[in-house]
Amino acid sequence: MVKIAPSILSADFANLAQSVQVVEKAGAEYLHIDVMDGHFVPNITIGPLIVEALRPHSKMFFDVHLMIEQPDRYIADFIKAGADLVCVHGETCHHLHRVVSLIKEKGAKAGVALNPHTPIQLIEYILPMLDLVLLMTVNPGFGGQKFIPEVLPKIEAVSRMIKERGLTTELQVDGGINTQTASLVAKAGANVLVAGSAIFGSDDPAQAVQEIRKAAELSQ
Ligand SMILES: O=C(CO)[C@H](O)[C@H](O)COP(=O)(O)O
Ligand SMILES: [Co+2]
Repeated sequence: MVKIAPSILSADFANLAQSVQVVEKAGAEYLHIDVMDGHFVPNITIGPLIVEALRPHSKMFFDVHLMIEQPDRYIADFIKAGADLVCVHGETCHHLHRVVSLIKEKGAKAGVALNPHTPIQLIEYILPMLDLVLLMTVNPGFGGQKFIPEVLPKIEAVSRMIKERGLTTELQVDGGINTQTASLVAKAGANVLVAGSAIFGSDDPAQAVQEIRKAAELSQ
């Protein structure tokens, strides 16, 4: 079963609650919230206040993707604001085990994201602690970028690692996902597909959610 996670990065920020309700009604399971700090990535986006403001408007699973330095400083705030899952970048944590433990202690599910070039060995020994691994299929920082196909064998490798160990860890991909690339990543083993511009940049975001799901499921 594939889960669809629309990224609000490409939504209408002046009408966020309405945009979220459209994709929720269309059956999207996760709401992907991209947090950028202007340090780890060049862009600046949203903070816990927006998560808190959106929370009463949706029952979706809030998946918060932290593209920030020193994420441990903000984990509690995002969870208090309504994050169901907090995903930190492995590249930003000197003490990844400690940061993942903190997310769980504060009551949320924990994910680790890896940039396209980052070796999967970074998560090898903490994999059993993780609820989700996020493999970036673009270099983080902006929506609307082109999918990096070199990540496909990496998706296969992490999927294999999860299966061989009998784990239930979800495997998420993020960046450049549309109906074409959805088939490729689902075939490689991804089960949570983030899509921003392909959904919110489309004339019919609800239909885009359904089409991406269909493309992914047909390829499995
Ligand atoms: O984390 C991200 C960028 O760093 C976004 O989630 C991602 O880029 C989604 O946008 P699109 O589907 O348009 O590529
Ligand atoms: Co993201």
